[in-house]
Amino acid sequence: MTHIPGIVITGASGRMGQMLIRTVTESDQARLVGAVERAGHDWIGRDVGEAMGGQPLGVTVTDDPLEAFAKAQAVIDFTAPEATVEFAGLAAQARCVHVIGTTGMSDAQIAALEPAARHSVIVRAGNMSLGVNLLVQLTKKVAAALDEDFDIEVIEAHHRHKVDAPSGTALMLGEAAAEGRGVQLADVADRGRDGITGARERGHIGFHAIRGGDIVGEHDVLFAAPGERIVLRHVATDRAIFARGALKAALWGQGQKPGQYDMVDVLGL
Ligand SMILES: NC(=O)c1ccc[n+]([C@@H]2O[C@H](COP(=O)([O-])OP(=O)(O)OC[C@H]3O[C@@H](n4cnc5c(N)ncnc54)[C@H](O)[C@@H]3O)[C@@H](O)[C@H]2O)c1
Ligand SMILES: O=C(O)C1=N[C@H](C(=O)O)CCC1
Repeated sequence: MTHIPGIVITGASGRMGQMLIRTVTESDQARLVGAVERAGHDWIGRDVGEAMGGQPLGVTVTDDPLEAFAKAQAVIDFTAPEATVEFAGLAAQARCVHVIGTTGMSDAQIAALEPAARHSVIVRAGNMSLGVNLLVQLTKKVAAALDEDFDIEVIEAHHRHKVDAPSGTALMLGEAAAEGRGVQLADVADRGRDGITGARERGHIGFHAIRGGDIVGEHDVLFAAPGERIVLRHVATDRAIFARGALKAALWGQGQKPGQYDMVDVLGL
């Protein structure tokens, strides 16, 4: 009997799915026990290592998530919002830790995770990297230290395939800035200005999204006042940083009480 947690990767063929499979198989702290893709995907029924163009890994890609989760201690899920809500219920049934990297979830989809979190550990973050989670803390501190003479703008850039905006990370940074200022983000967010918008409103937090090429992920938090500017910046150059964070969360979640957590809990920031 091994105590090394078994991990299932959902969205196995995706950009993050493949990075997660490499990260888990290279780790001596976890075992890859399942790989899930959507029904009809051409990887279903194939060995996931071979489907990735490498050596067999002894794990067959399945479109039956519950069957895969039943053999695992954790599910790492970077897929799409509707899929993630479904996986939360199934991971709770299987008593697996559910690590959620999926972004673009609506408030209703986030609320739909709560019943699952009564039975299982959910770790969810729009960005699993150490650097961004530190930047979130710094953003909160800087926003708390400055008054509304400093206009706050969050500028993000990602690859051309990204489907949601603002990015999950940009929203984390915006929430941190709003919390530092003691306001609700929903009351002050200006998303992507266009046309005759009128002058900038004092105290608002702006969001701007660039999409192009293969940009892995870049985020600036700009604090601009008359006469000076502060820019807090994170640049990701390798998706491995997200996968390493997600694996850390899956291991940290073993033995925690059911509930919802984030990377600040995992990293102890
Ligand atoms: N939190 C983070 O640190 C972080 C980092 C990178 C990406 N992301 C997010 O992760 C998500 C995926 O990003 P990506 O670039 O890998 O996208 P991608 O499109 O390359 O991969 C998504 C995969 O999910 C699969 N999928 C969709 N529905 C499914 C279902 N019902 N069952 C099984 N598989 C299903 C797709 O077939 C695809 O292979 C996005 O929301 C992205 O924003 C988060
Ligand atoms: O590639 C993506 O998609 C990314 N999504 C996350 C986000 O929305 O912030 C993290 C960075 C990469």
